[in-house]
Amino acid sequence: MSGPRVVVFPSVAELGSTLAQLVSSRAENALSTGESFSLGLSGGSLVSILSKELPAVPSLDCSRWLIGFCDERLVPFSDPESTYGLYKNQLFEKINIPEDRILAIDPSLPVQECADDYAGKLSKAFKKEQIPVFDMLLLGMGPDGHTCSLFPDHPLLQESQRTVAPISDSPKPPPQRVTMTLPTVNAARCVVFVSTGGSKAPVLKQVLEGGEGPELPAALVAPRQGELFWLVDEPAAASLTSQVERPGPGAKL
Ligand SMILES: O=C1O[C@H](COP(=O)(O)O)[C@@H](O)[C@H](O)[C@H]1O
Repeated sequence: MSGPRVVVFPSVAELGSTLAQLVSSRAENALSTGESFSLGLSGGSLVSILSKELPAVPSLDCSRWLIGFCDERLVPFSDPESTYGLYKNQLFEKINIPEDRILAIDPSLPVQECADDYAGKLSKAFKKEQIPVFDMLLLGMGPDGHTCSLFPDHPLLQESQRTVAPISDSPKPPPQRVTMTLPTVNAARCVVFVSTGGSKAPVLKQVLEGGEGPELPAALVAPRQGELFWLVDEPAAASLTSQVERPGPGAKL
């Protein structure tokens, strides 16, 4: 893998529109040679950015998409903290993804069983592969440098065997979650971080340009054979001194 492509947008709306185009173009590529397009979704600020712009892509056909979750909070789907619940209300109903093509956790299970159950769903869906190889993962990053539910200094950063793991001591509420591990994230064909707002500026600089202290979880994302994009807005990019791209309006990545 070469270095990440860091792409800076003047507004969240322009970022969102390019993100939607990128997802749709990678879906077309995957479906031109394969049976499905597998897309892993994260929660947090990504939900509204994607849900606003993806349905606006003309002639979007999601009938052969397979949706998974990079991480999920262990709460009922009706809880406002549920990532699945948010996407169901804001996105899935607008883009007609068949229910049986959405791989979600079962929040009624205890956290360890929930992670095992979700790992089993991924393993069944990606049956030819030892590890799930998603066509595309969309990730966020918290102001502490966490991504998925992989938090700084947490033992889960060392996980090398499991594809999915439970976490019961998430420093960001809710405490119980299920997350893809780094081996699964780094097996993906394309990973796209979306990070917006000035609160992300210091950590974005540390992740992309280095600094003192242990490596942050987001800095450990380096797809072995895939592409890595960082789509950020101007406030998030404010402290960067390394080279970035600033595409013109409507440009495609
Ligand atoms: O808790 C979480 O936070 C991260 C980052 O969210 P953001 O709102 O700062 O973008 C998110 O990617 C992850 O899926 C979520 O569970």
